[in-house]
Amino acid sequence: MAEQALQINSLARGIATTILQGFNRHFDIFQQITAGARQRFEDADWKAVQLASRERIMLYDHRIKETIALTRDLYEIKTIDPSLWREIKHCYMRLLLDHQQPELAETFYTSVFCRQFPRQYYTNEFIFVRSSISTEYIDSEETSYVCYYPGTSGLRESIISILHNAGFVLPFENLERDLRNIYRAIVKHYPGKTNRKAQLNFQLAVIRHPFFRNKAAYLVGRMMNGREETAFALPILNNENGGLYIDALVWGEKQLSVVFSYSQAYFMMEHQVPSAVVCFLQQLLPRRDTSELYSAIGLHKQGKSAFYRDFLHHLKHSSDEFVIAPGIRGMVMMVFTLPSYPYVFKIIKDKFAPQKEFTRQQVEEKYQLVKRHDRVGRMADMLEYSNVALPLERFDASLLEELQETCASSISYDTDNLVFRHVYMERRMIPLNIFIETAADDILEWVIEDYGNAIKQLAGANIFPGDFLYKNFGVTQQGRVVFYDYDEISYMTECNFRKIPPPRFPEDEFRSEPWYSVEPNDVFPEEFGTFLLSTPKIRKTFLKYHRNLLDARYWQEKKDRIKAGQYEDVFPYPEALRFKR
Ligand SMILES: Nc1ncnc2c1ncn2[C@@H]1O[C@H](COP(=O)(O)OP(=O)(O)OP(=O)(O)O)[C@@H](O)[C@H]1O
Repeated sequence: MAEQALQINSLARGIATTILQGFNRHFDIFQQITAGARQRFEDADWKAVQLASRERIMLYDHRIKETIALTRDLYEIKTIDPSLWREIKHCYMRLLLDHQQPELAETFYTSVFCRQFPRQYYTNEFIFVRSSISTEYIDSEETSYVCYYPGTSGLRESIISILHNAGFVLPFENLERDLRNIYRAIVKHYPGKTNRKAQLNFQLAVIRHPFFRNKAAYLVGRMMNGREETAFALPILNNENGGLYIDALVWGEKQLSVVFSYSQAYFMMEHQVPSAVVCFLQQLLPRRDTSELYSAIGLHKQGKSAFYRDFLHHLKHSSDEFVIAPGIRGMVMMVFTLPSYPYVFKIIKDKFAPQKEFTRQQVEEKYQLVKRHDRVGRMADMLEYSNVALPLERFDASLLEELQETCASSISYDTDNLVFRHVYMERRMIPLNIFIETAADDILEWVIEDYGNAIKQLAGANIFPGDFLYKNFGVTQQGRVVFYDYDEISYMTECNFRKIPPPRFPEDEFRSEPWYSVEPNDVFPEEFGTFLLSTPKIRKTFLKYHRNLLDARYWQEKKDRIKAGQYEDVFPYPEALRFKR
C-alpha cells in the first residue's frame, strides 16, 4: 500500500514538473517575443510588429498541445485517474511556491487539464477554479515601477530620468521641445501652483518598461500631488528618420482608459512579474478589471481565466435572468446578456439566414482573425469559451425557447445547467442603431462622425467590415464607436472597389438586376448611401465628415497604400492632445 502511494506520488511529481516546464518554456518564448518590441519600434519595422503580435497570440495553444503530447508520451496517460490528478495538482501547487508567475502557471495547468478531460472534473479539486497562491508582493530583481521626485530634482530632470530609464537607444529629435510641451501640458492641470515648488509635492511613479503597441511606445504612470493622484501616459513615436519624439500627454483615468481599451491590440510590455504590473495598472484604472488588464499586456489567457472567475462569482451574488440582448436579432449569432453584468454572450446559430452564404467554420475563422489582427481601438476583443455551464433557472423563458430553436446543436442539459458547446463573450455596448434613435442633435453629429472615423481607421488597418449597418456597431462606455459583427469582414486587399458604370440605356436604371457584371469581391461604395443615410439629419452629418466613404477612389487609394506597405497612424487619444512639432 505504502509502496503504491509512493509510486503515485513520484508519478504525480513527474507530471506536475513536466507541465510546469511546459509553462516555463511558454513564458520564456513569450518574453523573448515581447523583448523584441523595443528593437522593432526603433527600427520602425511595422510589418515585424504585426507578425510578432500575431505569433505571440498563437503561442499559448501550441505550448498546451505540446505539453499534453509530452505528458502522454512520457507517462502514458490516456484516461483520467482522479486520485492521481488530485495528487498532481498538489505537487504543482508546491512547485509554485517561489514562482514569479504563479497565477499564469495555474491557468496553464488548468488549460492542460481541461483540454484532456471531461467537464465533470472541472472543480477546484482538479483545476484552479480559484487561485491557490497570492501574487501580492512577489519579488523580482527589478521593481515594476520607479518613483521620481520633481519636488527635489525638478520636473524637467524627473522627466529626463524617466525617458533615460526607459532605455531607448535612438535619440529624441528635439528633447527640449518635448520637455517644454510636457511641462506646459502638466501646468494646465495645476493652475497657479507650478511656480511655487512647495505647493507641488509631486511624486511620479512610472512603470519601468515602455508599453509597445503598433507604431508607439507608451510610458505609463501616475502623478501624485498631495492627496491628488492622476494617471498619465506619454506616447512616444518614431519619426522614421532616426529620432523619437513625445506625441502627447495622456492625462487622467478617462483618457488612459481608451489607451487600454479592449478594442485595442495587446501591448508588448516586458516584465518578469506581470501580476505586479497589473496591480499597478489597476490603481490607475480602477474601472478596468484584472481580466482586461492581463489581456491588455498580452496575457489574454490569464484575462480569460480572471474573467471567468469574476463571472461565476457575480452569478452567485446576483439573481437576475439572462435575456435576449436588446437590438435587432442576428442572422448568424444568438446574442444574450445578463443585465447586471456588462457583457454579452454570443452563440453561433445552427442555420444562418439565406443571404449569409458561409459556414460555421468560416464564422469562427473570422472571429479568430479579429483576435489576431490589430483592432485599432475599433473592434471589440472577445473571449472564447468551450463547454460553459450556466444555471438553467437563470434563463428567461423566451430566451430559452429561442436558444432551443436556433442553437440546438450548441446546447445540452446537465442536471440544473445549460451547457454551451461554444460561446463568445464580449463587452456590452449600446448598439448604434438604438443609440441613434434617442440621440440629441449634437450627440448624433458626434456619433456619426465617430462612426465614419471607425470605418476609416478599420480600413487603414486593412479591415473591410463588409456590413456597415448601424446595428453592427456599438457605443462603448468611453463614448467610442466600435464594430462587433465580424462574420462578413474581409481584408481590404481582397476587395475590388469599383465605381458603378454609367447606364447604357435610360431603362438600365429601372432594371431589378444590375446592367454590369459583378464579381464576388466587388464593392460599390456609392451604394453605401442607400442604407446608411436613412434620415436627413444623419445624411447631412455623414456627408459633412465622410462624403469620401461613398467614393470608390477613396477606398482604392487606401487599399493601394496598404499594398505598398504603408501603415496608417491611429492614435488612441484625441487629436487635440497631440503636441505641435
Ligand atoms: N457587444 C455587444 N453589445 C451589445 N449588444 C450586442 C453586442 N454584440 C451584439 N449585440 C446585439 O446582438 C445583435 C446581433 O449581434 P451580431 O451583429 O454580432 O450578430 P450577427 O448574427 O453576426 O448579425 P448580422 O445578422 O448582422 O450578421 C446586434 O445587432 C446587437 O443588437
